[in-house]
Parts: sequence; C-alpha cells; structure tokens
Amino acid sequence: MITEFAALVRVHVLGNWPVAVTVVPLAIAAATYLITSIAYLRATRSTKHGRAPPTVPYWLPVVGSTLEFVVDIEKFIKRVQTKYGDDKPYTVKLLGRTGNFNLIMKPADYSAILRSTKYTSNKLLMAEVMEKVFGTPQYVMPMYRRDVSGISPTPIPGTDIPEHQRIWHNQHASSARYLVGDSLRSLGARYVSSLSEALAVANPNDPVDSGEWVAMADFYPWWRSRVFTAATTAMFGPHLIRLNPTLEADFWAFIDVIPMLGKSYPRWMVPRAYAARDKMIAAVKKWHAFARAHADYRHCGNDAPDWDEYWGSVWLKVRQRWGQDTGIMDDDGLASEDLGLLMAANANAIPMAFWNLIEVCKDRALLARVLAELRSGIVSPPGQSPMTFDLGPILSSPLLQSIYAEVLRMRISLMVTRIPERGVFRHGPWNFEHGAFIALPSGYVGYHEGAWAEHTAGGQRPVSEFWAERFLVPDEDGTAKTKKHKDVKAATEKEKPKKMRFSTDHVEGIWMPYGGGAVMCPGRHLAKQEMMGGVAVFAAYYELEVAEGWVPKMDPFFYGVGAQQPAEPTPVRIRRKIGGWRKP
Ligand code: HEM
Repeated sequence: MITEFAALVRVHVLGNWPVAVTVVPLAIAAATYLITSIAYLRATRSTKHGRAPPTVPYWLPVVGSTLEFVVDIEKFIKRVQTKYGDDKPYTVKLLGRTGNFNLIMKPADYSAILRSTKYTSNKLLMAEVMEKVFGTPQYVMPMYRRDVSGISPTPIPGTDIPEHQRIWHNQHASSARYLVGDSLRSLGARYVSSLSEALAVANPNDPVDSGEWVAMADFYPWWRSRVFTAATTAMFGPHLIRLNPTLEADFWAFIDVIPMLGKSYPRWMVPRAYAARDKMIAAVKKWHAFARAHADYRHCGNDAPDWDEYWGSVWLKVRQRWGQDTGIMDDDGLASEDLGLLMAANANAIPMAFWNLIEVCKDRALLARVLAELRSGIVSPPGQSPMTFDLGPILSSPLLQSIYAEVLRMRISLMVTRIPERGVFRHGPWNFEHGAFIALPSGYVGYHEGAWAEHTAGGQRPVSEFWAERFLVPDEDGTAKTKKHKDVKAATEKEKPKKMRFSTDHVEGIWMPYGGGAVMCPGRHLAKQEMMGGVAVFAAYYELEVAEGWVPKMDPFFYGVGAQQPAEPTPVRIRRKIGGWRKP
C-alpha cells in the first residue's frame, strides 16, 4: 500500500514539475504545522516544573513565525492571545535569533519578571540596539557585549571587567546621578524657560501668531519642532542644533526608520534607513568636535557648572570623559552613544507631549478643569514676557498626573526585554534558557481588559478609551496636595465625592511605559516634566481647538518600538492669546 502510494506520488507529483512546485511546499508547510502543533499540545499538557514555554505553532520550517511577527506584531500577539490564551508564556520561533524569543502573555507575570534584576537584565538587548540602531562600530561592540559585571558599584562575583570598561554600571550610575535631584530640577527648568522663550516670540509672518483664530492643517510637526528644540537645547546646549540646522528634520527621519534598522534589514534593502542614521552620527560628531575644541570635558566634577553652552548638561561631559577613558571608544563610538541618548531623551517624550495636549483639548469639559490647574504654575506677573513657570503645583496635581499616566498607557508600546545572563532563569513552572529574550510588550498589557477590569469605573471606562481619571484613587490617608475634584464617574456615583490622589502603585506590572525594576527608565522624571510642563507653557501662550472627541489614529508601524506616532494629520484651530501682531 505504502509502496503504491509512493509510486503515485513519484509519477503524478514529483514527475510533473508544475504540480510539484505547488504541492511540495504546501506539503512541507502542512507537515511543519502538524508537527509544531503536536509539540505545542504536548508542551501545554506537561505539568513538569522547569519546563520550557510552548512554542507557537508555525507553518514554515526555519522561518517559523518571523514573517507574521515582523509585519504586524500587534496582530500576531492578538492572534496568540485569542487562539492559545493569555495564561502562559510562549516561545516564538524567529529566523536569525540564536537564543529563544519568549513572549509573556499573562499580566500577573509582568511585575515579578521586571523585578528579577538579580537574574535577568536588559543589557544584551541594549548592546544589540547600539549595534543595529545606533551604528556602534564593530570594534567597539565587544566592550558592550563582554560586560556582564552588572549595574551595581560592586561587580557581580566571578566577573573581571576592568572598572574603566564597566559600561553598564557607569551608565546606570551617571544617569541616576544626573536625572534626579538638583540636576533634574535644573534640566526641567531650562526646558521650560527655553520653550517659553521660543513661544513668547510672535513671528510677524506667521498667521498662527496673529492673535486671531487660524486653521492649521497638521498640529503635530508644529508642536514637536518647538518641544524638540527646547528639550535638545536643555540637555545638549544650543550648538548641536546650530551646527546642524536640519537636525530636527533629520532626527524624525531617523526615528521613522528605526523599526527597519531594529528588524535587521540589510543596508542594500533599506539604504534610506542607513543614510538617515549616517546623517545623525555625522551631526553628533560635528558637535562633539566643536564642544571639545571650546570646553574641557574633563572639568565635570562637583566644582563644574551644571550646564554650559558647549556641552549642555554636565552629564554630557561626564559621559564624554568616561567614553574617552575606556581606551576603546573613538569618535564614532562616542557619537553612537550620544545619538542613543538623544533618541532616549526625545523620541518618546516628545510624541507624548503631543498626545497629552491633544487628549486634553479634544474634551472641552476636561480642558476647562485642566486650564484651572495650570494657572497655578505661572509665576510671572501679568504682562511679563517671556512668562516664567514653577512646575511644582502642576507636577503634584492629581488630575494632571492621571492624564499624563493615561497618555503613556495608551501611547507607549515597547517590547521591554529581559535576558537571563547567568544561567537558566526560572519563573513559576517555566524555565527560560540562558541568553533567551523574554519580551514584555507594554502595549499589550496596557490594553489588557482583564488586567485593567478594576480600573474601568465598573466597565464604564474601557481600556480602549482615554479616561483622565483612571489613575486617581481615594485619598484615604489625606496625602493629596490639591483640591478635591467632583467628577469621578466611578461606581461610587451616589457616594459623597471623595478626595482623590494620583497613584500607579495599584497597577504595577500592567502600567509599564518605563519598564521596571532596577533598570527602569532613569529619564522618567524628566519625561514627566517635559510632557506636563509642555502643556503648561503651550496653554499660557495659545488656545487650541480640536474636533470634540477626535484624536488621530496611531501608526501601527511603531507598535512595539516605543512612542506611537499619529498616522494622520491633526487639523486644529489655534489662536495666540498674548502678543499677537494683528492689533484689533
Ligand atoms: C515618555 C518618555 C520615555 C519613555 C516611555 C521611556 C521608556 C524607557 C524604557 C522602557 C527604558 C528601558 C527600561 C527597562 O528595560 O526596564 C528606558 C531606558 C532609558 N531611558 Fe527612557 N523613556 C522615556 C524618556 C526618557 C528621557 C527623557 C530620558 C532622558 C535622558 C531617558 C533616558 C533613558 C536611559 C538613559 C535609559 C537606559 C537606562 C539603563 O538601561 O540604565 N528616557 N526608557
């Protein structure tokens, strides 16, 4: 029987090439799917402790789920959730990945994995990003990859990386030093004053500054260019932009191609992507050379000013000195490092400053409440220009903070990643092998209906919608600093309005725009100031009207790689409140 069947196949399929070309690949795909499905079922039935997560079944040998995953990650994750469930992690077979790639789907697992910094880290991923996205030269990469000594001052026992090449510890310590306390306050204040100075100047040729209502076809580029200039000047000083007049446009052109660079397309396939990166690296190198020629980066101790016009924040001098002292970094390696910082500092916070403004302005009732809170941040007397601000009351407002957190929940979608660096990492019954990627998609868990069920006002405020008060909780111990608000449409409608305070404690592990654990984003406090301060400064100079209830769609291209960009123009009406050039 088998012999006869084989003969039939030989004659009618293999002997007939048009049929063979169609049937053989289909047969291979079907067989692969069958085998991987059986393996999946066996893995899910196992109760053994220390087992590997089941692999998502796939059709194509070698390629696995790569095409589906690369083309539309969000759709892939949704399909896995619907078809296989969100009660366990999965291994995803991806082409060209040496270690396993694992997807964490159970929201309850997120917090513990993020906190597992003793066993896992994000550093091998960071190294990969430096190489693929920021173009760190091949001869520098071994320094990033070799350093398994951890982020703490004391190296992990058994590691012998020379102190001056412990790149991860150095970066961790310096960002923890210069993105908090007085340095943070100084950076935040510089950003706000720089933005205020820019908005105070009315352009006599621009109808937007006339003082009358005008229509603007797309508000996003207008706003992000102003925030980019203020944020970049605050951190890097004015010369980076002055020496590279097209820096802002080049930066966004680079951001647009990051998904291509990150997905490892070769240079010949996406020359535009590599050209955009080359241009940014050249810009940073030009600025480094100028700054080195004019100011001594070694003068960066406690007696150094916290900012100078050449290097911007003293942190940039500290980074330059450290890089030079490694003995490995050269001009190219240093440029890739600071390109990485430029991107970390701007690529997420600036689009968020946009979404924050749009979400508020598209809801007239909310806008009125927000404007009332923002007024407390203006400290200059009426008529003074530029206006001056104190972000203190704004940053502690429960409502404004809740809006900020909700914007991040909805608009940040990152693959926060952990890699077991010292042997197998065990989580519950699951074993993740040494070197495997453990991916925690923030965009997935931030919209997970089950995980957020208790924070939807009894289902009235689903996670698919923006809800300004999602992060307000009753202020049982009276720590809220600002007045109570009267509009919490929770299940508690009939009760007396409660005093509310802002919190993200109760959503730890499911609200994770900044990652988590010891390597959580060190720039989060600055990002908060940029977002909330940006709204405050804008609202002091301009009024904005967006169609009631409308926000632009998000571009799916950016799912999983950070801040979501609007996929369509944002038409608005805008009016300068003060200093308009058209006199009545
Ligand atoms: C809304 C804005 C921002 C978002 C959503 C964001 C998100 C993140 C995330 C998810 C990580 C990885 C954390 C992890 O693996 O757990 C990270 C790392 C980092 N971020 Fe941010 N970030 C933002 C703004 C900023 C700003 C303004 C800066 C300022 C310089 C900054 C500097 C950094 C640095 C230096 C790291 C690497 C930290 C390390 O591994 O030691 N970020 N960020």
